[in-house]
Amino acid sequence: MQHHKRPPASILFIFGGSGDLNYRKLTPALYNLFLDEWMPEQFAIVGIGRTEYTSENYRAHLQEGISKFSRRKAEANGHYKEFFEHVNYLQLDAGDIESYQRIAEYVQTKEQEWGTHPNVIFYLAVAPQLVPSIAQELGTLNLCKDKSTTRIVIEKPFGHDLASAHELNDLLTGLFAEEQIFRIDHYLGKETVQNILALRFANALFEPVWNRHYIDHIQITAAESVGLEGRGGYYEHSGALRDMVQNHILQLMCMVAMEAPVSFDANEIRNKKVDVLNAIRPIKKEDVHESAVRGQYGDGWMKGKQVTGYRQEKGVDPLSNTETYAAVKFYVDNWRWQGVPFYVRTGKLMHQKSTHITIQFKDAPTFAFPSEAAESWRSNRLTISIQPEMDIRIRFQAKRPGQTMTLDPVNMTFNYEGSDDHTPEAYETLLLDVMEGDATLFMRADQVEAAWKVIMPILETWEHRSPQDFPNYVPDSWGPEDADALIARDGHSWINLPPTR
Ligand SMILES: NC(=O)C1=CN([C@@H]2O[C@H](COP(=O)(O)OP(=O)(O)OC[C@H]3O[C@@H](n4cnc5c(N)ncnc54)[C@H](OP(=O)(O)O)[C@@H]3O)[C@@H](O)[C@H]2O)C=CC1
Ligand SMILES: O=C1O[C@H](COP(=O)(O)O)[C@@H](O)[C@H](O)[C@H]1O
Repeated sequence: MQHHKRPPASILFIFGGSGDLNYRKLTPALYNLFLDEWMPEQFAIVGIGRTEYTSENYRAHLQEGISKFSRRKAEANGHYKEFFEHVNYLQLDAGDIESYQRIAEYVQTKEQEWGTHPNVIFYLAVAPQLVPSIAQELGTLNLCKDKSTTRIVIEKPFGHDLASAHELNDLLTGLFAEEQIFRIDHYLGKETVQNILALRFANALFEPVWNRHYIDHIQITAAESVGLEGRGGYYEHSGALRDMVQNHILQLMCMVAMEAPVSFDANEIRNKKVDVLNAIRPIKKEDVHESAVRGQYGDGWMKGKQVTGYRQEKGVDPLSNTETYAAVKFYVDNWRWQGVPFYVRTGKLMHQKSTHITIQFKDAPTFAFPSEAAESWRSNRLTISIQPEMDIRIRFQAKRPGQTMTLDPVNMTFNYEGSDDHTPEAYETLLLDVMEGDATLFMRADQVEAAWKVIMPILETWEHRSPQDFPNYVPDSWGPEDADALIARDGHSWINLPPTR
């Protein structure tokens, strides 16, 4: 039974319809939206690529992707046929200017068939070098002049550095209005990431202590246990800082550090986030070695399986200077956060997949208990686990039952109810938002550029430093020793979360 308002009639053109992202993420997400009755009453999905497919072959290919990657894959259901009636394939070379007319014709046909002017969404799931020319051609189509119904979705990476991101923004904003441009950062679509806003701004409990007076430091970890997964060609020109810190991690940091929005209007939220990025203290190039650590994994063993080193991966230079691990210490120079370090880290082939944020509170001002009562009284800690655990834990001291005053740290945990099967995937949320025209969870032009600005000094320093010590960490570890030293210099250590399940 449907209890919600569906988006208006929509056509989604997916450039890269024959590619990996569509196969693994986009179509499974659209299918789940369809099962949950979130797809519009009238919709069409058109995959675009050069590969030759009949409609049947194309649908069979995507059905295989759903059965492998949809959160609903275990469900026996009879809805494939209904769903795939809405799915078609347009064999088209994006470099062929004439072929764009076929897109306009397709829209006209649907308009007549449905008796309404639909949303027209262009999802660019293609390599970044194709984005400018496709955007250019789409921008000249008459139908893109309709700002309220035509949208363009740009996948990451958004630029390679500040200059190229700026150039891309210039091109896009010259062709489309800002409200038509949806720059994806899929972390913003994750349920647990959105919950950071709920935790902070729907409760009065945390705000009084959410500042430099009570918080000692903050840690953000996005550790991956996977390696390159066949994406060596891309990753070799990216590295951990571009791939994870510039976008996902800085966005998490914004959500933790931003001021309270006065409304949930897309621009209000994005204004508050960009304020954080603009307040991050610039790291001088000569200080990069004190604030940032990079790593690259060598060969070794991962959970009992032998794995090759990064430099032996397909598409990677045997003397590669690309980092597969990055840790950075940031400061946010504003009244709320002055003096509070934000330690962030990410890496491939780490010991455990774990994305979490830890707010470490300051010690109680004085300890009235006998000194033997507790091993350590630095206990108050709030942990927001993004994945694979999806919970919020508050750690505090409690008395151990018995005749002596002995204190132990205990956790109070909120766990998302139910199994992962019921939690929408990030791409489901984001695709639905695009159909609804809600850009809150998407990156605005100035946000992307502000984030690049933050990491440019580190990128430029690392690019010019020879990787003499690479590889410097083994698979199945927590990264290079220098990263431990980075945080130990301030008297702290990285917090690795034991799984709760
Ligand atoms: N895969 C993933 O998990 C993720 C991907 N991304 C981003 O998504 C984008 C796509 O990645 P991915 O799907 O992995 O890449 P793939 O290489 O798998 O797909 C590329 C797609 O581009 C199409 N294409 C290439 N040239 C042309 C052309 N001249 N005309 C029309 N279509 C063309 C290809 O179709 P054909 O060969 O049939 O022409 C194919 O469908 C990239 O920007 C990537 O960084 C972001 C996050 C995760
Ligand atoms: O954007 C990217 O994200 C993935 C990690 O995403 P997650 O949802 O699995 O946490 C990362 O593996 C990839 O290298 C990067 O491009």
